[in-house]
Amino acid sequence: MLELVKVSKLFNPGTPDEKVALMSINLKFNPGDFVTVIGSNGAGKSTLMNIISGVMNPDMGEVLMEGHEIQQLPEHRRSRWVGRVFQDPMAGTAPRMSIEENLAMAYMRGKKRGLGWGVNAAKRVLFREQLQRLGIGLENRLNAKVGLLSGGERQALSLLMATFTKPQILLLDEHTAALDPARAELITRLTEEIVSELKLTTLMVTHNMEQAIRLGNRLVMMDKGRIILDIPEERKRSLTVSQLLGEFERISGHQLSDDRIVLG
Ligand SMILES: Nc1ncnc2c1ncn2[C@@H]1O[C@H](COP(=O)(O)OP(=O)(O)OP(=O)(O)O)[C@@H](O)[C@H]1O
Repeated sequence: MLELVKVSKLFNPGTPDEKVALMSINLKFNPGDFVTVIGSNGAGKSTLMNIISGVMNPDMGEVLMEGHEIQQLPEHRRSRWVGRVFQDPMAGTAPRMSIEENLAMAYMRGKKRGLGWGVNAAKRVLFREQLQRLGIGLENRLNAKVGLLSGGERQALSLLMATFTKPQILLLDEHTAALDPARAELITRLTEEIVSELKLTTLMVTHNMEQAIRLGNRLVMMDKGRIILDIPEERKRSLTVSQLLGEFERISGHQLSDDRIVLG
């Protein structure tokens, strides 16, 4: 399982622009944990995801996967363990390639090259089956270019691609924030279904307080590069949005300043 031990990240050290993004973060996942993350602007939420996925390395501390240090491994060497869906529906898929070519790429993630990138009949059956589960008709559009899909369709495809090879950790980076309410709800529902069916360990950053409470079994609050509260399932279940904001204020000493906050 994934564990972060005393992870710190500083940007522009020793300059007037010095920024503490993460300050000695400890975070241990239990198998199947679905952790939602909220925090002020600049709290370090994206940096946390970037460090887990290998987009950047920490200055100090360890990222452990099944007890092995992986903090120095580049992003492509972690892709077998880490699935990620971004806020931007344009990220995470190759727009000029077809749905089936995108899925073939996701299917090969972490596997040795030379096993065949092509789409054969057997793979096509598998892709169709998987797409069917999304319930939005993409299984009939295998040859459609992904760039032509709507934002919601692309996010559904990104979600499927990110989870195709059952990653050890699924990172959801405000993945419904750019969608209209109906599509955001669809992607949220698909997320819950896929995560629970595959029993994925998941970390989701969200600006939607109601969603942060409703989804998952743990809620982590971040402020100024630190985890200030880690709320377990039993407490989270009975929490209201105003209690959550009150807790944040009590611990941090200031209001949650999030310019994209959605209360629910
Ligand atoms: N590449 C970078 N270079 C310099 N500073 C950075 C860089 N990336 C992040 N920071 C700074 O590190 C801190 C943490 O940023 P981060 O993006 O992780 O926060 P966040 O919680 O995701 O914020 P938001 O909710 O506003 O997206 C901020 O002060 C930010 O300005």
